[in-house]
Amino acid sequence: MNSAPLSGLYAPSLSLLTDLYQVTMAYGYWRQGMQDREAVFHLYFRRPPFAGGYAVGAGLAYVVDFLQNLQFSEDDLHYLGSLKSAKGGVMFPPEFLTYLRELKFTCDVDAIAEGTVVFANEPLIRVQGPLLQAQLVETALLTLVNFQTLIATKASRIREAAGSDTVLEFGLRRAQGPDGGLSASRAAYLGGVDATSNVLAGQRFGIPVKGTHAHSWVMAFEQEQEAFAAYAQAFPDDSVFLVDTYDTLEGVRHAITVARELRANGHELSGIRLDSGDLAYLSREARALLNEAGFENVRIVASNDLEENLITSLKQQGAKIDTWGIGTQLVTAYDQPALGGVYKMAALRKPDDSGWDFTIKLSEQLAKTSIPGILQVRRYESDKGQPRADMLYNVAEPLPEQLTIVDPLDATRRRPVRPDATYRELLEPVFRRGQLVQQLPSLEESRARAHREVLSLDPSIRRFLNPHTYPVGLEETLNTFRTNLILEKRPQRPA
Ligand SMILES: Nc1ncnc2c1ncn2[C@@H]1O[C@H](COP(=O)(O)OP(=O)(O)OP(=O)(O)O)[C@@H](O)[C@H]1O
Ligand SMILES: O=P(O)(O)OC[C@H]1O[C@H](OP(=O)(O)OP(=O)(O)O)[C@H](O)[C@@H]1O
Ligand SMILES: O=C(O)c1cccnc1
Ligand SMILES: [Mg+2]
Repeated sequence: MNSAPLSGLYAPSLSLLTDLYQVTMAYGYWRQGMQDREAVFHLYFRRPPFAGGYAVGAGLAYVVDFLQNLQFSEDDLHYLGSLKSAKGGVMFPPEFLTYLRELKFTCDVDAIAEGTVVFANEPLIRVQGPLLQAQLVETALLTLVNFQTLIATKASRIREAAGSDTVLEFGLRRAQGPDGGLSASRAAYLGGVDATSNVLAGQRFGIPVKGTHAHSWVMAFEQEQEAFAAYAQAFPDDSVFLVDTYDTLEGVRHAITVARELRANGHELSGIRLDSGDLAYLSREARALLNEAGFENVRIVASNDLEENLITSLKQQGAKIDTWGIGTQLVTAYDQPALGGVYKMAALRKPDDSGWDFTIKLSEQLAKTSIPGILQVRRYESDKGQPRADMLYNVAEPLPEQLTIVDPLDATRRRPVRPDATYRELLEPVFRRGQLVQQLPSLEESRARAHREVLSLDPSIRRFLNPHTYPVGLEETLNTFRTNLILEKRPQRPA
């Protein structure tokens, strides 16, 4: 069910899901005879979203699906052949289109499993292979990983606020278009919600589907109580009544009347839903009315522009809400509409094949200067499996005996690594020479991983307000190499 998540949503081939400049560069490399120069790229973000302390990686299943099906169809080639240059000639000559027709994806791909907790500057995906191919996939990989990582992270924050309460995702109507909705439902489930109202996401991904009813249901009947009774007739064991169409507490009384009728017939009302007004006050009042009437097990669902901070506040106010329905703010990633993931070249084989040139993109800000090398992420953990620090290192160079993790923004901040420290390597082989070499985990497994990993983080890193920064550094020799490379590339202007 997790396989081929993209099929049917778009054109039969997604190979043109890219920016034009990837194709123009591909043509340029091909003309220069550089298409097969081996290159290494890393996909990473520079800051966790929502001013938070971490992100939950997501989207890899889509990436695998995309790469496995990367092949230009005749329609794709026809379209590329129809593009014109400024003077009216073809942009891409037929010989290049023939090359694209035969192009097969042959790169190695290493990636961090979906559901893993990730931090700034860590490669979530490493692509190594022919320059033309490794470059060509940039845009698709970014669009697939950036959005789902953003939504999975938002969902994990909502889960954090909700604790063990049930969380339902109601976002499809407010999502950024059909795939915005579908991939948000997937990522939200991965990040920790319990179910979705999105039926297509249920069918495609096996996510449990759940829901209540709309105000229009109540408006379609003469009286609210009649509406509840009619719904109960259709779903005697699965009814959640929306009680706020006219007057919330009056609505609760009508729900109780119908709940009594259900009970008399051997059924139990599942819940009521509050969708407006003061949710703390109304949920307490509703709980009291339900309990007084002997309906302690009827759940109280709340919805209405909720997000993690409101949930936290409502809990502090003593709200009696046990199920949270979250739509708009979850699937639109309020209030950070995009994750700023980037894809940067970090190594290129020397033209004479005598070794690697490690490449760097400079920036005025050190934080934006890229990290050269063929990187692996090593996560050091306590005996109890709590992450302590992550170290990025270059697998193409030997590691020194004594490892030291250096903060790339401040080389005086360093952590020597104990020789017996336990760790895991986060990037795992996914493709070798274009062939999938890993059985991808199911969505359920990735969701369980996300849950486990987020809980293993220290609460200081999970908190919403000014979270503690988790230490991610460079292995000392890599940091020194990078510093020297910056000095070498940056013009030294006399004062
Ligand atoms: N006790 C509370 N503390 C803080 N925020 C609350 C509380 N109760 C509800 N809210 C939030 O305040 C906002 C109120 O929304 P709004 O001003 O649109 O009123 P409303 O109750 O939705 O009215 P209506 O839907 O009838 O127009 C919502 O985001 C809701 O989740
Ligand atoms: O508030 P969200 O987190 O997006 O949750 C989904 C919302 O969608 C539904 O109504 P809709 O917003 O369509 O209409 P309403 O606001 O008038 O209830 C539902 O009643 C929620 O209010
Ligand atoms: O089932 C629900 O209650 C629901 C579904 C979508 C949006 N709002 C609410
Ligand atoms: Mg609304």
